[in-house]
Amino acid sequence: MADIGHEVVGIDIDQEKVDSLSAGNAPFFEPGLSTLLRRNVSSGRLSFSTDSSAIRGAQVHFIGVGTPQSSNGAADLTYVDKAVEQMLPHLGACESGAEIVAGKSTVPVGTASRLSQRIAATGATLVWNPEFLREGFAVKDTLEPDRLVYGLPDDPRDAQEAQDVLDAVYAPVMSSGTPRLCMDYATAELVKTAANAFLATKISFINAMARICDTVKADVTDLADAIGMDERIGHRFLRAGIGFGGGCLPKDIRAFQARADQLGEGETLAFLAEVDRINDWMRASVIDTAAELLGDDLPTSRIAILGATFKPDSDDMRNSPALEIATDLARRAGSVVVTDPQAAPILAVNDDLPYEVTTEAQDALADADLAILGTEWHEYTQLDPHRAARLMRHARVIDGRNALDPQAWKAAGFTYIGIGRR
Ligand SMILES: NC(=O)C1=CN([C@@H]2O[C@H](COP(=O)(O)OP(=O)(O)OC[C@H]3O[C@@H](n4cnc5c(N)ncnc54)[C@H](O)[C@@H]3O)[C@@H](O)[C@H]2O)C=CC1
Ligand SMILES: O=C(O)[C@H]1O[C@H](OP(=O)(O)OP(=O)(O)OC[C@H]2O[C@@H](n3ccc(=O)[nH]c3=O)[C@H](O)[C@@H]2O)[C@H](O)[C@@H](O)[C@@H]1O
Repeated sequence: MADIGHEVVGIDIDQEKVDSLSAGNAPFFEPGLSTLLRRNVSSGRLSFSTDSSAIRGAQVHFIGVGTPQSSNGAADLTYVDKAVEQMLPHLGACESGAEIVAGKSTVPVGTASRLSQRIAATGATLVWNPEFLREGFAVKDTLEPDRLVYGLPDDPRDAQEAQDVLDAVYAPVMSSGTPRLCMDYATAELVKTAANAFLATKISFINAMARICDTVKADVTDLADAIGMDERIGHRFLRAGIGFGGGCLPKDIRAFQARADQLGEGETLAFLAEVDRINDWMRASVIDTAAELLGDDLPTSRIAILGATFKPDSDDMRNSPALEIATDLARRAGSVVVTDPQAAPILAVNDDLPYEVTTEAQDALADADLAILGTEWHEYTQLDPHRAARLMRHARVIDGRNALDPQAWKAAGFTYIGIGRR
């Protein structure tokens, strides 16, 4: 971003977001983003607008609008379709060479082919260029991605022109050796959904192993370390816990199943329903464990939930496992208090929550009968268990992310329960 010599205008229909971005303030928490944003806004190379005519004359138009889950599980393409309709009157005005529209949103296979026909008359060419960044690592993943994927049109001349334009955009990224893979539209769309389906499957696989470990009193963290040493398996995404959440993996595996159903391939992807079920089950089992641990005292007990976001280094609470657990337990326990370094101030503006909210872990732990680690923020994994024990009424902890040191917490007098952990 900072070192790429292009002029960029970002369009959003949300005036508040545009105002905030124009002032150099990211409307969400993402490490390292604000510095880059301010530098580029103040140099005049980056601006924001709600006016779609601001795209007129640009050579590359990226589409990154939301593709949320609709009520039947399928991806809702309303925003993508609307964005394209808003672009149409302004396409075809580029004077500096081939003009391209590059889709980055995660879409069901077949969408790019349909959209390419929609824009064909403007003379612009569509490319599908899926996005693989992780929240919390957005800057790093953008500047140093594992790979770039271009889904190109069938016409070889259009494909070559579009590839050259995108190569110029990504030149600084490619110069550090990032592989760039060219393929057809359908394959590029599938690369994205297959990647997220695989990641979700890996998490549910290790969570299923954690359940087996619980039953036979084995340890899933040792198991994951050992199987991960096989390079064919690898260590990453083998952290057992309360499962995956966020604005992407859950909706993307459902959208993939819905698309497979439409294609008559529902049975082929039936295993993704199991992946989803295991994921839900992890949340439910922590709720059951808390209820069992507190027994008859549950209705008078105070529970501290450490973390509200779906992962650390983000303020995103979409489909957050920690918050779902908090909301459910708030209905049954005496009181629940949620703490989160980034999300607490966002939650606190709502005075209709079933739980209390605080930014300070020590306030959450004070007089609690049970603490549940829901998000492995550094400040929680580094907590001193002796201090936590002094603050709490009863020293009990459920480590929903297997991120605490069981020996240290047990030594401080805690009843420690991990996920598939001894
Ligand atoms: N969040 C992530 O880390 C990643 C997201 N994706 C995909 O990228 C897409 C966007 O995801 P998020 O950023 O999480 O969604 P989001 O819902 O947080 O943001 C979408 C933005 O698009 C704006 N918008 C809606 N209609 C518009 C229009 N017609 N013109 C201009 N702006 C419009 C909205 O106001 C909103 O600010 C989704 O398809 C998602 O699956 C892909 C990789 C990573
Ligand atoms: O399509 C997307 O939007 C993005 O979705 C995920 O990125 P993200 O949702 O930001 O977060 P992840 O790091 O994948 O974590 C997702 C969830 O899985 C959980 N997780 C992750 C890893 C693990 O071992 N165990 C585990 O439970 C995390 O706590 C989190 O709730 C993918 O990792 C990105 O590559 C992709 O671009």
